[in-house]
Amino acid sequence: MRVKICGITNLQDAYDAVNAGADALGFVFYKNSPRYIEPLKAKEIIEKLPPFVQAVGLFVNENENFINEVCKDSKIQLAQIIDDYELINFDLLKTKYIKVIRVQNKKDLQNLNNEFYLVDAFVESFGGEGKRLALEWFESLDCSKFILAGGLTSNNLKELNGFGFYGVDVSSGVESNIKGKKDRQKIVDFVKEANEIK
Ligand SMILES: O=C(O)c1ccccc1NCC(=O)[C@H](O)[C@H](O)COP(=O)(O)O
Repeated sequence: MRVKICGITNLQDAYDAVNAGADALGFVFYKNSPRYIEPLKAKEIIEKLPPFVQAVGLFVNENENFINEVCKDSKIQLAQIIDDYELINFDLLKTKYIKVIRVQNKKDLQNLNNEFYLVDAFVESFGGEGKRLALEWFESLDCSKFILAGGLTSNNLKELNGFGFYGVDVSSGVESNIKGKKDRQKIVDFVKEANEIK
């Protein structure tokens, strides 16, 4: 089970996530988010990451030029893309990407292409709100290319046993009481529980 810790805004949280065993760290390039980070500040963190940890950049309804520029400036390795209006020409992206599906009902999970998706609960603010998805919507689906997000915590990860998700993603579930600042113990507990999912 791959684990992404999202909403990294400082080096200490990045190190805590890496030391706990996270596979990927998420950096939010959406200015309205309390977890927004300047690309050059993200770069300072990303340059200090050890090998085999992926830096993921989050983009909300941006164009290809903006995404390419920010990925270059920050050294992001994977762009996580919300493209509500389907305006992006993905062929023009210079960085590897993963699309986000913001799920409001079971129907949103049907007729998808054979590619990896980050599947998140629909929230007006676009993410990081701790809202969960109904797991029964995934019961008859092949989840092997889904990274599940939305309201996950170390206490509810056991519920994912048997679904076969590729990975999990968390932001508010490992935060302290300050948005944008993580809690080391919550990260440790989350990664440990994620590694126990069968
Ligand atoms: O986290 C944010 O502030 C954010 C803002 C705008 C777009 C996306 C954002 N986060 C996306 C993520 O991948 C979160 O990890 C995901 O929504 C899960 O969040 P949570 O329910 O808090 O674990």
